[in-house]
Amino acid sequence: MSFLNKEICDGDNPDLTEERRTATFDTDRMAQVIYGSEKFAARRRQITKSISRIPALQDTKPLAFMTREEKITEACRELDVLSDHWEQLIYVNDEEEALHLHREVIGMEGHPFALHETMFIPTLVSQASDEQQEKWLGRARKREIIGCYAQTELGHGSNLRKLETTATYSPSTQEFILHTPTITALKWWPGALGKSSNYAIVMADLVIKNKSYGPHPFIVQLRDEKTHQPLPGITVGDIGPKMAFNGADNGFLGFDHFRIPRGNLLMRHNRVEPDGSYLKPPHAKIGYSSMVKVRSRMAMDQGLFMAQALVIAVRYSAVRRQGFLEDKSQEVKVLDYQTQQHRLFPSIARVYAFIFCGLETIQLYEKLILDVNKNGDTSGMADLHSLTSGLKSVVTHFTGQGIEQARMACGGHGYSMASYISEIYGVAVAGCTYEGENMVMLLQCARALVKAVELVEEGHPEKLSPMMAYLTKPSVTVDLTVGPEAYVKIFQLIAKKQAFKATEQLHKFMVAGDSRDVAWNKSAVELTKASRLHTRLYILKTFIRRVESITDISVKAALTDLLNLHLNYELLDVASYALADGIMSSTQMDFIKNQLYSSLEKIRPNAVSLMDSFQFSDLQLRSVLGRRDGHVYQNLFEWAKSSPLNQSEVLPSVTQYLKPMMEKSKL
Ligand SMILES: CCCCCCCCC/C=C/C(=O)SCCNC(=O)CCNC(=O)[C@H](O)C(C)(C)COP(=O)(O)OP(=O)(O)OC[C@H]1O[C@@H](n2cnc3c(N)ncnc32)[C@H](O)[C@@H]1OP(=O)(O)O
Ligand SMILES: Cc1cc2nc3c(=O)[nH]c(=O)nc-3n(C[C@H](O)[C@H](O)[C@H](O)COP(=O)(O)OP(=O)(O)OC[C@H]3O[C@@H](n4cnc5c(N)ncnc54)[C@H](O)[C@@H]3O)c2cc1C
Repeated sequence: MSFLNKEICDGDNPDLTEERRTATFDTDRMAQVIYGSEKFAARRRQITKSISRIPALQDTKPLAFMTREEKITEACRELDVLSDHWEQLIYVNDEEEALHLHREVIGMEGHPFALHETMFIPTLVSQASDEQQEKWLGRARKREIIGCYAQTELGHGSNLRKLETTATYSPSTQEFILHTPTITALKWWPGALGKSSNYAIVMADLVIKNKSYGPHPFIVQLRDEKTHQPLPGITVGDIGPKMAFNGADNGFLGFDHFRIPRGNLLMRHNRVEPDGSYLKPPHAKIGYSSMVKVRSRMAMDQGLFMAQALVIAVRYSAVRRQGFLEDKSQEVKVLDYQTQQHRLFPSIARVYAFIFCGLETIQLYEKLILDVNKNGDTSGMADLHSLTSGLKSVVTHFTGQGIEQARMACGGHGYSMASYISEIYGVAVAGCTYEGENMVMLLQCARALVKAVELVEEGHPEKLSPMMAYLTKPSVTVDLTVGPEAYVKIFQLIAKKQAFKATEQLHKFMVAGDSRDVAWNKSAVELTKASRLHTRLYILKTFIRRVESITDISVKAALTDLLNLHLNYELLDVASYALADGIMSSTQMDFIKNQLYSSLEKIRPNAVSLMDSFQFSDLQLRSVLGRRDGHVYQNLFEWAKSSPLNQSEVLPSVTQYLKPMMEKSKL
């Protein structure tokens, strides 16, 4: 059976059209699986169509040819046009639709509302009391004010307990005095802080009567609402250009005894009374919830970043012809090479796997916030923290690798900004650092793992959360031909062994006299390995669960091929653990390799449509190489001709320097 991909156009590159015609599933149906529902997938398409009809929402020129200032101005122009069409384009308070709108119209290089939507509003939702929400949330949602999230300092990002910005309570005036005591206490990095925001959530050490209560969130007005000038006592600015993400004005911020009212401490979960008495929150880390929110989104966001790079690389690989196989009369599509498939298809599988995890963790966070806000139930916090800590680290790492492979898969043209892959890479790998440096977060995940192993060792397996239950599974001999469950069993054994080994090592150092912290550091590499395996097991299981739940037969069949590739690729990737521990034999390894190669062949006819299913518009992709029409050579030539360097035949640099230099050399 073949499905006509609905958007096949007569004028498209015939090589791509051929790929689209041979797909074995309907890309609209696949989009429903990717985006979690038929309704949202359809809304996305509708929004994309509406955007295409508004000329003012198209880029005025390629972002690659813009300076940083031009990028920021362009993003603001587009935001302004968007605000005129907001209600016509999306349902007003729908976060997913708003994200899609921004991703498509403004793209990934950052914009003044990026942190407003991802952290400022979510912090008000999770941390502000009803009264405080009344005061600020409505204004924020209507975009009367622009906010950001100012936590990281020049001297500290990971170790929040050592943040130096202080918020000292003054009972006589009922104010907090915000102060930056040293240069290292300057807030540094917050997105949209430098030039755009006029408000910020500031994380500062709450000090009452000389006692420190640790980091707490405050809402702080930074700039005059009319003039946008910084308020007296505030030093604020942009931190300069970055590896990518240069449409964002990441900033610095300092306070000189800057006073804010008592009511600006966000008080849903804790309070400071007028006399300075402190009511503590129901969970010590509840003030960290905005980070958990972003981490819970990262599997989805990173999956979409990698998907963009793969759409570009797979489409290009289907039109790029180089070299021969059997038929010497026509060069082959490079996508037909096994090495090209092996470079790209495992990442396609990971994209789907990450997105399925993201759909789950986004929901888990929403449930957690409801539980906490409505019922004061914080019991889900620890599990979600350890899960999202591991997930953000594993997903960002593999996304970076996958995007870089996608770039190389495009040969020379991948290195050109025309492919846009370098920008996607630069933006995606920021995720290895932001919302918790990956090693630091893997070690957070390891804390939960070690605790779970200790429970098993102490004879209390019944206390394990469902995610940790595999730590009690006995060793078994597994027949891999049985299917996905067999792979899960092997993976469980590998992950379990590593968690026990790392814990054993930790205990060994402690028994030898090291403090837990020192022993922890001596075992840290082994602990991070355990966290990665634990997280990859979760990803694998989520992928299986999701594929099992699909009802459309042809979509399910295509995803089953992808799942099989994922299972074999993942197991092969961790085979050294399995071989070392005798969990797998070399015969089983050979079986896995053969399965992997045959999965590549099965996926080959669907590769383009598996990526088309993400339904990224050309506007969102911003890639000359990856455009839907596949006319790469014409498109590249037009793009190069439009380069600012080509607007005159002889550059001033030539007249001013090279010509005189050459003339001098003649003398
Ligand atoms: C256009 C494109 C758009 C894209 C838009 C992209 C926007 C990007 C914006 C980026 C924004 C940012 O980066 S904002 C800044 C982000 N910063 C970070 O993520 C900082 C990372 N650091 C931290 O989170 C913390 O410091 C951490 C490492 C967890 C350590 O904290 P502490 O020292 O306070 O805690 P510890 O002593 O280690 O742990 C004590 C216990 O608390 C638990 N614990 C710690 N955090 C917890 C939490 N959140 N929820 C529950 N429990 C938690 C631990 O598991 C321990 O449990 P037990 O083991 O049971 O004791
Ligand atoms: C693009 C981008 C956007 C950002 N946006 C924001 C924002 O909007 N708001 C905001 O507040 N911040 C923001 N940040 C800051 C970001 O959250 C921090 O940079 C991040 O949390 C890492 O902290 P750090 O820079 O202090 O790294 P460090 O902790 O100094 O890391 C340096 C090295 O030390 C290692 N290390 C540190 N601690 C440990 C440990 N305990 N055990 C083992 N190894 C350790 C790390 O693994 C790493 O290799 C942003 C950063 C970037 C890059």
